[in-house]
Amino acid sequence: MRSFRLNNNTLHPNDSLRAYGWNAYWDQLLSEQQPAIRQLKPARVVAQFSHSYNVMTEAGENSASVTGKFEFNAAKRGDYPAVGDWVMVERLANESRSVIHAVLPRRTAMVRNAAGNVTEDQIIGANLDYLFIVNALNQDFNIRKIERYLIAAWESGAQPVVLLTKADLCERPEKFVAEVETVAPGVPVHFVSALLDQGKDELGAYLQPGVTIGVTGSSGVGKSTLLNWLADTHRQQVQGIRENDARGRHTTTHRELFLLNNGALVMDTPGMRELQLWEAHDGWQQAFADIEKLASQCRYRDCKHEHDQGCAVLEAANTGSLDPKRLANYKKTARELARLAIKESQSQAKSSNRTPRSKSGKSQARLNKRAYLTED
Ligand SMILES: Nc1nc2c(ncn2[C@@H]2O[C@H](COP(=O)(O)OP(=O)(O)OP(=O)(O)O)[C@@H](O)[C@H]2O)c(=O)[nH]1
Ligand SMILES: [Zn+2]
Repeated sequence: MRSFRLNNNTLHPNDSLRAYGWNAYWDQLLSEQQPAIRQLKPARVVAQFSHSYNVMTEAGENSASVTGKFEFNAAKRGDYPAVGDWVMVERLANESRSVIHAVLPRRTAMVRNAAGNVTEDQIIGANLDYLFIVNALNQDFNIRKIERYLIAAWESGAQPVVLLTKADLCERPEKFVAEVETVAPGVPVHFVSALLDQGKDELGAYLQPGVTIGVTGSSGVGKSTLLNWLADTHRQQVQGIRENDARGRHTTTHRELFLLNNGALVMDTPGMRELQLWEAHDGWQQAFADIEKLASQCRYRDCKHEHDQGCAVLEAANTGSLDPKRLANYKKTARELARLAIKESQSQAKSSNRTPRSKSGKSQARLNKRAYLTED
């Protein structure tokens, strides 16, 4: 097993960035940037505080803040760097400090927003490869909640993976896995028990060097326990290093990216709890791909799936091949999306004279679609 240390001096310059997920994709993306950007150094945001960041540079971890120009140009909160972002920095000579000039276009992004308020976009996690959707195998098990998280996951661009935790509290976890599989087309589902140290091997496929994983789920499902279990002792080491840090940076952190000793990167998202609302039409279609497929067979193109006349969706629900509860959640989330679209267009009309400056970059199209999340 490969092992990485956070100690600034032990990593070869580029190893440091590669350990944090830099790869050919980012080489290519960087080569497409303006010369003024290309002359800067790439770094990854590993922690976010109220007014500053920690970034991993090719020469180790630095504290960092954005330039005045960056601040001037940032039209909305989502324009600011977030944990997981690749940023372009200038390293200050003889200091472990960097100045952030730009954020490289995000490959994927989990976005939270105060509904209908574009300027309050908040990136919960950037450039996640996988999103672990965690649900517990006890009385908290809730398939409708998993469906909702899946919408946000698909919308973010990260590949969702459902993790059913606390398998030790459940007689037949396989039964629940099968149940989740029926509502999660194209999504791997696994059960684990941190208590009994079971199921870690199966996660090895995701926990690969340089791969970034976000962990989400309701309070109490076992996210922290899961992270500590996956981290083995390494996370303790990280905390040990932080404890000795004179700047006391362990006190105010919001979110952090941790490097596990197998080389994978995991993102602690303590603030992200419940999925409330979102504007995530693509994600919604993907999460309910089975129903969308049925709907394409309804007699009327604009079928609302309320009346039996030639409705393939209702027929599936009536014959038992589609769970009526899943259909209900499909409709409920569709109504929420519609309501939000109205709210959104109202708020856009109101603030049309302060429309955000648009930036170039592929990620912008994705970021214009928002998944809405709210804290507990
Ligand atoms: N039986 C059992 N209990 C577990 C397991 N994993 C976590 N728990 C328990 O579940 C409770 C919640 O675990 P946490 O890891 O704090 O859950 P969380 O999702 O991080 O909760 P928040 O910090 O509130 O978001 C704790 O009492 C854990 O001991 C497990 O595999 N089996
Ligand atoms: Zn129909």
